[in-house]
Amino acid sequence: MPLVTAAALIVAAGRGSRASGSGLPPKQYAPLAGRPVLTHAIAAFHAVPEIQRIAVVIHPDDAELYADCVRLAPDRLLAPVIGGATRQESVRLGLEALSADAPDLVLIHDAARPLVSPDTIQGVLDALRNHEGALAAQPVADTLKRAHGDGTVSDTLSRNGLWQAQTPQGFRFALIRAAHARAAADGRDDFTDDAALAEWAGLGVALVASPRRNFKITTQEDLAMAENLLRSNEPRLETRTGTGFDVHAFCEGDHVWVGGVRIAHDKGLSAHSDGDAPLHALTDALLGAIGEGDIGQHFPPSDPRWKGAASHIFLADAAQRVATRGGRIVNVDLTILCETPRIGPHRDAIRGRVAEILGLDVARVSVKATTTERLGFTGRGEGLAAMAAATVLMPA
Ligand SMILES: Nc1ccn([C@@H]2O[C@H](COP(=O)(O)OP(=O)(O)OP(=O)(O)O)[C@@H](O)[C@H]2O)c(=O)n1
Ligand SMILES: C[C@](O)(CO)[C@H](O)COP(=O)(O)O
Repeated sequence: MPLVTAAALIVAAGRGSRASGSGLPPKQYAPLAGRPVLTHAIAAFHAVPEIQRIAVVIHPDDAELYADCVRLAPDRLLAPVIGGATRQESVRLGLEALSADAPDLVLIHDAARPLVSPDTIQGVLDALRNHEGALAAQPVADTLKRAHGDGTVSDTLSRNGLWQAQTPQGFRFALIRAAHARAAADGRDDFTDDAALAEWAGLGVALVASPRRNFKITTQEDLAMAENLLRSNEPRLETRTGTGFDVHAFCEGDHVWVGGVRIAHDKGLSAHSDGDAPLHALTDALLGAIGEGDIGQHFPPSDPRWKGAASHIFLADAAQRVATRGGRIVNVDLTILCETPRIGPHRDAIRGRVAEILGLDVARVSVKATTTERLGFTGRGEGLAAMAAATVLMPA
């Protein structure tokens, strides 16, 4: 295929009256599996590299709702376009806005179809190599009845060759723009989709089989169905916790490593590695949470590779083990026990360093310190001890 430019036009200017309830936003802004319906649709197009630009048509009252949907706006998103009173009019206004820098192809999509897949989008794009227009659609699977006005059956229709139209519906941009402009000029405002308008204009339109899950959210029931579908794809996670404890004796030296931070001190810590007991305790807490033994098993003191090693290596390895198994660290909590050095002045630096090693927000890392009231080996200043707890979410 020669190099072509392709844009997506997502129409989101409807009022969603069939799905509305008092106090609810229009359906395209309703929350679905943690983010607005419209955000799902935008993300699907963003996942297709051939789509270079995405324009969204919105209702003039929805500017704030729209801004909330695109806080993490993908780079290919254009400024929103204000829509019209019907879907057809909203599409026409969107096409006019895109014509300032016209793409070769345009894929028109309902914001109300959040479960569209990048494969379906790609399928419609591919069909445009050989056709002026192409739409995602699904063969009719149920028997069709025509009804009398009183709700009784008049007759049964053949479903042979019948398809249900979905979106995206893709077209050569210049052709669909001209068709929409002509329909408006002729006073034709009754097209419920762009493929019907394209057929009226004499364009050849191909059907691209698309799954049932690309359904349009029309009612609250549809919204609940979409929520269930998305939630059922998520792995079930369970909470696991682990604890760790470590001690290192003081020896001659001029600094100690505590929680990944070098602290000047009148002693050092005796160890095969750098002796960072807090990081060792945290490593054990993570390994404990995922049932993968302890630090000594993975980094034996007998192994010369770990002589003088920086302990962030051990902690990062444990975090990687959590991630490799599909897990996520929720929070870690560290308690450091010593008379000296004083930990308070270094607490923020330690929190920051641990957060950095684990790739966590600093709010998920807690660092506490205490003396042992001059009791025991820490009280006598013979060594430094650390206790840690970690919580992780793991696939069940
Ligand atoms: N004036 C309009 C009407 C509809 N749409 C968009 O067209 C898509 C399909 O329309 P539909 O499901 O009929 O949405 P609504 O018109 O919002 O719903 P309702 O008819 O229940 O009010 C939706 O993404 C809707 O936001 C639009 O951009 N402009
Ligand atoms: C365009 C469309 O999604 C194709 O099925 C549909 O026609 C739009 O919804 P409406 O309820 O007809 O406005």
